[in-house]
Amino acid sequence: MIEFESVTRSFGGTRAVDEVTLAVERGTICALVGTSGSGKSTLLRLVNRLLDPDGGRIRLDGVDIAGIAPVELRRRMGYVIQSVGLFPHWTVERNVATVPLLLGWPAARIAARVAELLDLVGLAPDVHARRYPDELSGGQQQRVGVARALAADPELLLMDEPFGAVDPPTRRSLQDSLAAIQKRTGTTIIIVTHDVEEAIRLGGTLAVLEHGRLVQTGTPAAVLAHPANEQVARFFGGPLLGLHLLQALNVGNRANFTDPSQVGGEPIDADASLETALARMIAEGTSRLPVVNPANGRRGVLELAELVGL
Ligand SMILES: Nc1ncnc2c1ncn2[C@@H]1O[C@H](COP(=O)(O)OP(=O)(O)OP(=O)(O)O)[C@@H](O)[C@H]1O
Repeated sequence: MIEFESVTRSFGGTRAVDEVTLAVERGTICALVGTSGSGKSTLLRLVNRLLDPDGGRIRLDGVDIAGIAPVELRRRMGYVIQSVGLFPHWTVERNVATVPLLLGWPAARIAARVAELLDLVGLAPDVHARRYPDELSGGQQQRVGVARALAADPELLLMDEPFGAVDPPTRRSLQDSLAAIQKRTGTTIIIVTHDVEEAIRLGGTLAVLEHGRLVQTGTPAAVLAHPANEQVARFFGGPLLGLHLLQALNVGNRANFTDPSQVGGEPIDADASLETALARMIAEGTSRLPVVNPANGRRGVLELAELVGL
């Protein structure tokens, strides 16, 4: 678990991070969101001691990180940034192996880990391992960046706008890969983003910053349903906030699993978003969809009236 306790960091006279108190539970994803300049990146850099706070404390599993050497701390944490930062003269496999090599892992263990990770992020090892970064697309480089950050099984993965530079479909595919990896590995992730959809898709918890202050935390559904103030509402879409709320809620939240009536068509997963369900209703010209819960096979029905919360 990572705990921020009244953490403050100023640059000149400006408080970039102002008395932030926040706990990120082990095995969860926390998305730091807020407008440009609200202090997201600064807060993230305080975690791996690229910066130190002027006030307050950050604890990793109860231990104040001020007492942990930055080099040791960074080996325990993956860090992914928008510009990726791959070493251009090293192959993909050498890049991914950076931290395991530093930690002195045996060669066979490193080779196995690199192949496993490339697979995990959707890059075929036999095709990509020997390539150099400039022989990859931007999206593939981002995948290598994620694989490298995960290489030594970090306790914590810090991500600063990791997918900012790729096109929207690639970005969604990277988000899906990351969510699947997180589910599998249980890594704790703190991700900085100013992309509302990314925050909703990935963030188990949102932490909303404004002028360095933490103004709201909660699940995407809770924050979108009850934004703390007008700025938060505006950040999450203003008049379009309701549409984003549909992204944050699942079909299973609104479907009726006791309805015995049979509805034809391809069932939608109970864990799909209500937005996906609405898109299907519009495309298919229907106000009812069959639903299946992939976890237990239960079937139900989603009605348009329930979807919009009537
Ligand atoms: N190294 C620095 N020197 C001086 N001021 C800085 C430095 N880093 C950040 N700041 C200032 O601190 C404030 C917060 O910046 P930060 O980069 O943390 O915001 P952010 O929310 O990540 O923004 P963005 O979404 O644009 O990346 C800004 O006013 C910024 O100008």
